[in-house]
Amino acid sequence: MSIAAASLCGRWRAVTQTALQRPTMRSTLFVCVGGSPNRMRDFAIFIHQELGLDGDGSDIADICAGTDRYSMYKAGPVLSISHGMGIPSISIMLHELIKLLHHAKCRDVTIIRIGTSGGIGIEPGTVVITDIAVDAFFRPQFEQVILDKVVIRNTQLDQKLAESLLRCSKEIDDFPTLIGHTMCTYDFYEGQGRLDGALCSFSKEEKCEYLQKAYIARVRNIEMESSVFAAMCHLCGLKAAVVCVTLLDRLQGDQITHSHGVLTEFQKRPQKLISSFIRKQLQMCT
Ligand SMILES: O=P(O)(O)O[C@@H]1C[C@H](O)[C@@H](CO)O1
Ligand SMILES: O=c1cc[nH]c(=O)[nH]1
Repeated sequence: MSIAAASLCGRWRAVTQTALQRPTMRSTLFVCVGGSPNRMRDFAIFIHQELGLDGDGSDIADICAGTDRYSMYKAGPVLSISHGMGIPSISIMLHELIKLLHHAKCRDVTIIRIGTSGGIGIEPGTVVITDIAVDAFFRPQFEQVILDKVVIRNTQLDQKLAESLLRCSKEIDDFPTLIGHTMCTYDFYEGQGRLDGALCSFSKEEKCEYLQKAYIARVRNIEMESSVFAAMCHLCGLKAAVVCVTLLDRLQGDQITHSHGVLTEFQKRPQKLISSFIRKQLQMCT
């Protein structure tokens, strides 16, 4: 176990077990992860309020304050954790988290990535629930290099969970949501076919052809963590989902042009859906 994980373990076990022992709740644990520490803090406060926990949640503490690599907050049976950007960053956090879940003897854990993404051929603001993560060649797999070998891992997400989330989304007004493939890339610019990075080695026509091919391969959004997230959760037997809002339609352009207010509302959509889902699971819905 790494030093970061070891130093967290005792404290984490204490807080988690307290949550699990709450008589009003089932012994279910929800772990929600997303890129930005601020967004995951906001989510922790939001879910604290949605679950009707004591106080307004604004004094919530970062359990991982000892390191600035990621933040972790706990609201009742929900852990809210940031993972930074990209596959290497989320993969380190997941290794440490999964060890913590194991040592804390957690059972019935549902883990959901709530993030942002670029859409393909769908209205910005649409929430995409991933059925399977694909790589930049549209292959449903994650390649993990181990020693000098490439190990291919399955990137299937939990189908029943995806369908439950879709059903839940239908109960929220004006909430465009669909299930589709998510393409996971190693880069935001050239890796996602953007023409507006510091480097660009292809034409607008080549970019459009690539994104059209992705659409035909049933890719509906692009982000940077889903493949390793799906692969690790699948191997460790964790029920997992990826729920990302689309900030733009990549068939229309590369730049995110909506106002700050609109983007803030978009980013709240996965949080709103997951809050409604968690409340339902805890049988708190009226
Ligand atoms: O969870 P977030 O919204 O941070 O995820 C996406 C994918 C990349 O990490 C990042 C790129 O802007 O946003
Ligand atoms: O286009 C986008 C938007 C958010 N995140 C991505 O990875 N790509």
